[in-house]
Amino acid sequence: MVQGATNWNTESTEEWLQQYVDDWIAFYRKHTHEGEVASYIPVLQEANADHLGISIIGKNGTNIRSGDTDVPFTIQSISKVLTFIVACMERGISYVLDRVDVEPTGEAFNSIMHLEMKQVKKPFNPLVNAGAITVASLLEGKSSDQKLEPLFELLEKMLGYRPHLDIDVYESERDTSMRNRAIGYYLLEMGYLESDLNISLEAYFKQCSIEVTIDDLAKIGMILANDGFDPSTDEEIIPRQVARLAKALMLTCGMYDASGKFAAYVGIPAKSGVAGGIIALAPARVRDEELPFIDGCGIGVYGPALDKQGNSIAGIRLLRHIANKWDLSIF
Ligand SMILES: NC(=O)CC[C@H](N)C(=O)O
Repeated sequence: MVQGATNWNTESTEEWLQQYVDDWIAFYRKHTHEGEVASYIPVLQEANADHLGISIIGKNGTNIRSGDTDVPFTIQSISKVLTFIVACMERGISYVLDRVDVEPTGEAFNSIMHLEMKQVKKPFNPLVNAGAITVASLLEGKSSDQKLEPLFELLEKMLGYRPHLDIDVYESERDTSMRNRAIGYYLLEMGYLESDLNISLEAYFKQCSIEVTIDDLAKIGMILANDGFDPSTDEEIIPRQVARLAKALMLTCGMYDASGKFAAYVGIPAKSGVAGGIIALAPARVRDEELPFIDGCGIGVYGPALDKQGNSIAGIRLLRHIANKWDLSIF
């Protein structure tokens, strides 16, 4: 349960929080040995499987960081949340939802089987590969770079700098991604794509190869937790309705075929990527007790050793522990 009746929101308790999080990182780092780094994108195999880091940013700017905090990694599937947001901002929510559904699949993120077996009228959701490639096809622009420019502008607004592409990861995925090409051809056959298949795939591979840090993920999470407003400037960066939809999708589909368990045991919107990143967020809570990050927070986790579903194995356990200790669940 929640630790004591401490006033968590004062400066001195930041030191306690830091101590707790340092201990939890040390404990959960052992669990990295139970997972494996992704190898189907060859360059991702170079990651250090022992790494585990977390960054938590509160609405007032409080930042608790612990573990391997400075290792950059590619955003991978976490980008699917952001391109969905950009597509909704460019085309409108109903245009996008007419073309991609909002239902969890219960299947692996790169499953192709369910598309055919279930005779879907549109891909299940924007957070699995079929939906994300479709969303990439909806982005405005004639080239992959034009399609992704608004994503980079959005990232620059949120992060205060323009992240760059990891070209090695991009080329590694582009040259080996037979399954994503198979999914793409199926989408093309079904008439789901709004622009050229190769350009859509190129945009998808590039969006997955954007390099970020856990601080970046925590910052984006904080803005989503705050319904699209940046609390440091009170500027609306993402329309509230779009931010809400993105969070609903993260909660129901963000952890692939482990999304139900994550919602049940952790209870906060999150999205993982195969490089080992997880973005998570807790909205403001209404309670009488004092709790850490009562006004909400964004969380970035990095731990490249993955479980069978492709989620950071130690990262999930760490998040579950923190969510339970600090009562972050939205339920
Ligand atoms: N789960 C993921 O992060 C998947 C993203 C990866 N680029 C892929 O399409 O296979």
